[in-house]
Amino acid sequence: MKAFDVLPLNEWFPGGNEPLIIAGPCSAESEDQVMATARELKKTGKVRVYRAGIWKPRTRPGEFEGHGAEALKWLQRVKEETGFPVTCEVATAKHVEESLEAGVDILWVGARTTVNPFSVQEIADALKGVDIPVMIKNPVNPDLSLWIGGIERLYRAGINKLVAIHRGFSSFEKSAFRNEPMWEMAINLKTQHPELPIIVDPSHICGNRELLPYISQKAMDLDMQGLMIESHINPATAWTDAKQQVTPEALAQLVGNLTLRKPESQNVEFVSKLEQLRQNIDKLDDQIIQKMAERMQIVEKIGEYKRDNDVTILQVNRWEEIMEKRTSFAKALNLSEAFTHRLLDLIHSESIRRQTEIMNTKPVEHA
Ligand SMILES: O=C(O)C(=O)C[C@]1(C(=O)O)C=C[C@@H](O)C=C1
Repeated sequence: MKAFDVLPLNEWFPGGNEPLIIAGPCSAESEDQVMATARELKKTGKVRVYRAGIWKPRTRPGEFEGHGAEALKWLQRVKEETGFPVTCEVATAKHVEESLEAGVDILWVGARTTVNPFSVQEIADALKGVDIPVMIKNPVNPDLSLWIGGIERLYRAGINKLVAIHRGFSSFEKSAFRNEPMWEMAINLKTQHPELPIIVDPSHICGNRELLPYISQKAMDLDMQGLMIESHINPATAWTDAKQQVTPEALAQLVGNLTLRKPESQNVEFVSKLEQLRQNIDKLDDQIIQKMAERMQIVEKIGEYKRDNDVTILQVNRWEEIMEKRTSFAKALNLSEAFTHRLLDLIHSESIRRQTEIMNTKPVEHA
């Protein structure tokens, strides 16, 4: 995939290798709340950008939908008094226009907007010829192409200071998280577009304060470039997302407790040891692939027998037996049940796919 010619984060937002920490309330509720939160966050010395929701996309109508343009004045005051660059979410061309007029420094596109190419295009069109950094959250559904498509729309409008925000994905399954982290999505984006900075939004992944440190550390361990965390002067009284906001003090503690790691080390001993271990992995991976190919050859042979004898592909009893035996063997070797199940499921799907192909080809006629 073609790389985006974006500016590295460090070039437009100097800060060494420190993670970019963006914090502030979910919603701008009042001038006092916005200012008090900003002053406390400033005192911590841990935050580099101040955020606040001005227009709030709510699931049901009739709930607090943000103060709109009026609250932009409060952000201006935050800038003047604290020196923080400020950022807010925009969902329409009008939001963009009003934010630019108010001197908002960085814009972000929310998850519910990224799902809709019409909306992202409207924002991109409103930004043509404007030199401003834009951050774009992943769409609510786990669709990497849609996320990249949104980034591309902004990029084509001439925005070259772009940041992707990983905020997790909606899921039917009940879990400890408000939005499933599905880290593989961010990892795939990073792999396809290493030039694009990615930051993580632990507040929306977690939906509660308790899990924030875990997700924030994980983001650092996965080499993400920053965090956007909701912080409120008095979270218990927050009008929106009260459970996931933290006080400025708690935010400072969370950031202070992060272990920062670097993607590489120049230490000679480390490098040679790593090289040795990677050679072992290379050997084992080759063996795994070879064994997998051997297994599939047998599966194909079985497929031919089944076709010639009109026997179904799916053999539930046999498959159950395999699952049970392999899982307990794997467990004894310290492999997790979840991993073993996923691996076996993948193998089974491939077996079925191959046998389906064989079933649909005629046997070679023997004279
Ligand atoms: O044992 C079979 O009948 C096979 O076709 C092999 C296999 C497998 O991959 O192990 C594939 C499909 C069946 O559902 C069960 C097992």
